[in-house]
Amino acid sequence: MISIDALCKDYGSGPVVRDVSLAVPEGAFLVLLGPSGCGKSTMLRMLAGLEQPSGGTIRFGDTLVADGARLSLPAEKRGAGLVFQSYALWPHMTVAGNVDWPLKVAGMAASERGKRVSEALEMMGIGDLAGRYTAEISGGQQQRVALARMIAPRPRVMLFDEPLSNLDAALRVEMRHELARLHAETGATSVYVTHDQVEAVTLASHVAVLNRGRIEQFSPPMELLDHPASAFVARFVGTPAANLIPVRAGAWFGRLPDPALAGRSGEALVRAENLEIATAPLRDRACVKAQRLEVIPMAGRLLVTGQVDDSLRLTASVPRDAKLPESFCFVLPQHIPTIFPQGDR
Ligand SMILES: Nc1ncnc2c1ncn2[C@@H]1O[C@H](COP(=O)(O)OP(=O)(O)OP(=O)(O)O)[C@@H](O)[C@H]1O
Repeated sequence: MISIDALCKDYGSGPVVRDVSLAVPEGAFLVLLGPSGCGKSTMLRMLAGLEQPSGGTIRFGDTLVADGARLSLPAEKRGAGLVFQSYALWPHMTVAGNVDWPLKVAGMAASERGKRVSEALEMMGIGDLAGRYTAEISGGQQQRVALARMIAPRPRVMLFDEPLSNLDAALRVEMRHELARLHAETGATSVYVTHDQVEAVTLASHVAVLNRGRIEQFSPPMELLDHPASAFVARFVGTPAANLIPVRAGAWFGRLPDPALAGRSGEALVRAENLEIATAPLRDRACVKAQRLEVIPMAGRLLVTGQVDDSLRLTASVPRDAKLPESFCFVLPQHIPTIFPQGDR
């Protein structure tokens, strides 16, 4: 439904989106995931028609909506609705007035508008707030109004730019469920920008992980966890983040030879659950000494982070009753790990 081909953006001081191509079917929930500054908002703004690409094309279905510097259809001609991090509501209008306004501007008849406004407010569970001013309602309610305003024109593409980042943790979980429901009920295709991997894996049907304007990996969310395509993805996705341990010529840290490393060099992906700890080195296993930094109870286990050397911290997931002296050893896994090329960040 959305297809992006060789999309580029340069604001004048170097490329911020570089040669991005991807396609998702009708009804998909695409999440653009990446750290601050990786270009995800710029991508979304190009999808919305708020920013002109420097090169490449965007299609919604069969419609070419952007083509390099030659063409960029405005948002209302794309059938796209947008919700920002700041809700951008009009404080001097009521809740119903806010939802009605874009319909009015689009020239819709008053009777149809009334129907659409009620439908959108009901869908967001805020029908009883219709007559209130937006300054008189809570942040979570304002977010619902912003969503109602977006869905009232029945867009075929819904675009979200970090819509939950202004909400507290509990409300964020509640609104995440609401967004999933909204997406399912409207049947629209959604594109959602976030740096929060939990939002990405819970909402998405497809995730594009962006790093410095390029796609690092484009896949279903579970695939990011099961088969990260690069050390960058492995570091960015997963709780706790995976450990990436330097190996050289088949030796952990270049000094602990291990046949499981098959003579290779690079960064070995070792998940917290595959790292054990011991109070002293074990004779028959590769071990590395560490100083205890932090212990976090999580889901019935302990996440133990230790400092191995100046630049490396590792995290292991261990049973709750594990012994944890100040100084201990991480026991490295015996299976063959995934090894990424060195410097692949
Ligand atoms: N209007 C603009 N003019 C010039 N540079 C811009 C403009 N908008 C964004 N940039 C730059 O483009 C790069 C990507 O910004 P963008 O907002 O797309 O990233 P992001 O991944 O959404 O980051 P964040 O999560 O912090 O919003 C940044 O280096 C930013 O400074």
